Amino acid sequence: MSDARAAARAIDALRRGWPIAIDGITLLAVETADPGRLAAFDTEGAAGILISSGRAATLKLANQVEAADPDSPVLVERAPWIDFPAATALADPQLDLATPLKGPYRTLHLPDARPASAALRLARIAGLLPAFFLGGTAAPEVALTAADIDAHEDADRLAIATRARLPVAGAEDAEIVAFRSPESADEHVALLIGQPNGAPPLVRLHSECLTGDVLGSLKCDCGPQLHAAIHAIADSGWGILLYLRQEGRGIGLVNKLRAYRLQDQGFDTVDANTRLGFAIDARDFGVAARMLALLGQDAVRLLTNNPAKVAGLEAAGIAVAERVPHKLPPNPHNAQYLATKRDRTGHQL
Ligand SMILES: Nc1nc2c(ncn2[C@@H]2O[C@H](COP(=O)(O)OP(=O)(O)OP(=O)(O)O)[C@@H](O)[C@H]2O)c(=O)[nH]1
Ligand SMILES: [Zn+2]
Repeated sequence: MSDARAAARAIDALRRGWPIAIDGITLLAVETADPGRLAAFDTEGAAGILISSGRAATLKLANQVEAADPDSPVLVERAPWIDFPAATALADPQLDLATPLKGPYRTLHLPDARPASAALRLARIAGLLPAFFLGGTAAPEVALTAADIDAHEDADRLAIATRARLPVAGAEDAEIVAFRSPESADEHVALLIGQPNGAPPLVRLHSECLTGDVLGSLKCDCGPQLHAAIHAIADSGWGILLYLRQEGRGIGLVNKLRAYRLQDQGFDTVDANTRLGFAIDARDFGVAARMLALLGQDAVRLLTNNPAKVAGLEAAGIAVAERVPHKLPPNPHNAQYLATKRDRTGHQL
């Protein structure tokens, strides 16, 4: 039996800098470690460092080139000179330009990639850099399995928590519905606008963007897209805005801001994610499909320029009767970002 609570405890442990074990492999997150914690974790000084193949490719490590998936794990041998600061430089691309890397690094064969992959995934869910000290001798704070992480992320666990009337600017006839799953901290919401009329609703999947939605960032198009979606749905008579807590395309606020820092150094949004060690888009649109199903909808007209959203919904059993473009005028700060979406992530712009 998988145990989603074990995954929730492990997320908490990682953020506090405590060791965990996944399927028997002990791990300490590099981001929340310090020299003392590392010494306590790794009393024999032999642990390796686990990073993703995207990060390994950035560091030009050997034997990672064949990995097509930037999320797949790579184990770096802990050479004697790799002390805590050197491990941090391996994990954190913000230091790449300031700290020319020493090397050479040697990669080790990972006999079983599944727990290592699960660890990288758990780091992303915890909002941490995907990098671990692996194989220490310390007793773990929490022991879990890769299946426990799957259970924690299972969209079928989402349920409606409550609902209420919520008039908003642009749509006075609206109702908010909140969703929760038992162990996850994410609280997704849907805004139901207008009254069902028998036709598939006009639906927008909006991924959380604190900088764009709340602060009015000009680096992306999220804020204007959010407000334009509410107006478009209201004008269409009936539809649903899903506000998904998938900040930074699923990597979390702090990691997105790290990506922004890399963008300040000249990398685009795709390369910044890869240098950090994440997939280009880490979102799971199964959550959106589950929310629509709980709202009684199995077919939608989808407001998006992103074919991956159409594919993600359809794969999860929601028919997309029509894709409705959702394009807004660029500004001088986001023109390059939009060009990257068009040229590198398949957005139809
Ligand atoms: N990792 C990362 N996330 C970003 C960046 N800029 C915006 N985001 C996030 O991207 C999400 C919005 O997704 P987009 O890819 O811009 O657009 P989309 O929603 O996939 O596509 P459309 O439906 O066509 O708008 C939000 O969660 C933002 O926080 C960035 O540079 N890096
Ligand atoms: Zn944004």
